[in-house]
Amino acid sequence: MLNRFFGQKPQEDPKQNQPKGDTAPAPTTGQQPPAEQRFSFLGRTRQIFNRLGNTVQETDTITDSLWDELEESLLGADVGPSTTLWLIERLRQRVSDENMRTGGQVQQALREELSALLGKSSSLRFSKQSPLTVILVIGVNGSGKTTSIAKMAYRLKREGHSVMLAAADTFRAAAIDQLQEWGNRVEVPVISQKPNSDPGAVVFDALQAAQSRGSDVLIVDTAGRLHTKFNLMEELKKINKIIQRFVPDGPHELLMVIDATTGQNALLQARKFAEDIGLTGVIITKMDSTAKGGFAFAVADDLGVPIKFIGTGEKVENLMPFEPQNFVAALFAQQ
Ligand SMILES: Nc1nc2c(ncn2[C@@H]2O[C@H](COP(=O)(O)OP(=O)(O)OP(=O)(O)O)[C@@H](O)[C@H]2O)c(=O)[nH]1
Repeated sequence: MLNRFFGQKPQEDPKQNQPKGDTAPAPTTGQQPPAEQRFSFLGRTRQIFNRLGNTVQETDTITDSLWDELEESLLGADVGPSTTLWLIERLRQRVSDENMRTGGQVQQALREELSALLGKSSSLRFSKQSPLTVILVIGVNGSGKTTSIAKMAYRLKREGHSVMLAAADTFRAAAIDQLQEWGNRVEVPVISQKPNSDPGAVVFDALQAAQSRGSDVLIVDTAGRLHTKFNLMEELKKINKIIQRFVPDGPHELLMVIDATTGQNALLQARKFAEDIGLTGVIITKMDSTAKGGFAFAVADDLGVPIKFIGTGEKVENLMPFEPQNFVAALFAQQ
């Protein structure tokens, strides 16, 4: 059977295919607190973008020193060297093509380009054919993978889904215990076996359990040992095959959890994976504990897959669906 996740390239290059300003408005629910409050976790990153926005806005003439300052700020916020250089080139081109004269125009163009880089908001994909949706999650130890799985389960449950977790990261006993603990906390069943058991067998059990109990979302915690890429790939292939025996159009998501505080190094490793296993999305964690929230731009640019969620704290409710347009607006909003 055709394996949907292997041999695929990451999605299209966002720079090529997402024209400026082409970002869908983020879904809103009427009950959401105001943006300043919802994005207050951005604190230190916001300070950098605020300062940058003011500097650009107040500039009378567009000089080299403005570009230098822009570069320095974007690098300081961890937008990353290649995305930063691309952005500056793009802005310089637009300044010339569109005859921009003022800092205000450059600031507006910067915001448009940043939004375009992030693409449209992208929510979780659910199966259209099967009653069960299967989400695989990978990520290195310490990235916040387990916490993010629990946060997703909590969120989905609140939205009315019946969720189950599978502890298929069987490499470390602590990982299984930790998922079990989180499962108890968010009141979601966790299917697990002994440490070092076959992850495929855990997934098999979980699929059976999910179907017999009528769950509609199964989140699978898979290993994230990036240094053993071959093993992880083989493991994912095997898990994929098992899933497709139960749910032919699954798995529906393959998400990688990336820690924002680890920055550009993590991105290098993630890129290799994105190319080889065809990620469908990313969760960026610990956006609240870094001044480097600009990392989101590097992730979207480099990996070419949507950012589905961002982690905004350690509590179970601290997971936010990523809203590209609101995110950029919040970065520049005056504090
Ligand atoms: N501030 C903050 N901390 C987070 C966030 N997400 C996870 N953490 C913390 O990061 C630490 C690691 O999270 P885990 O979920 O245990 O990470 P893991 O990837 O499962 O790693 P292992 O436990 O080593 O397998 C924990 O202390 C979490 O509370 C976040 O969005 N913000």
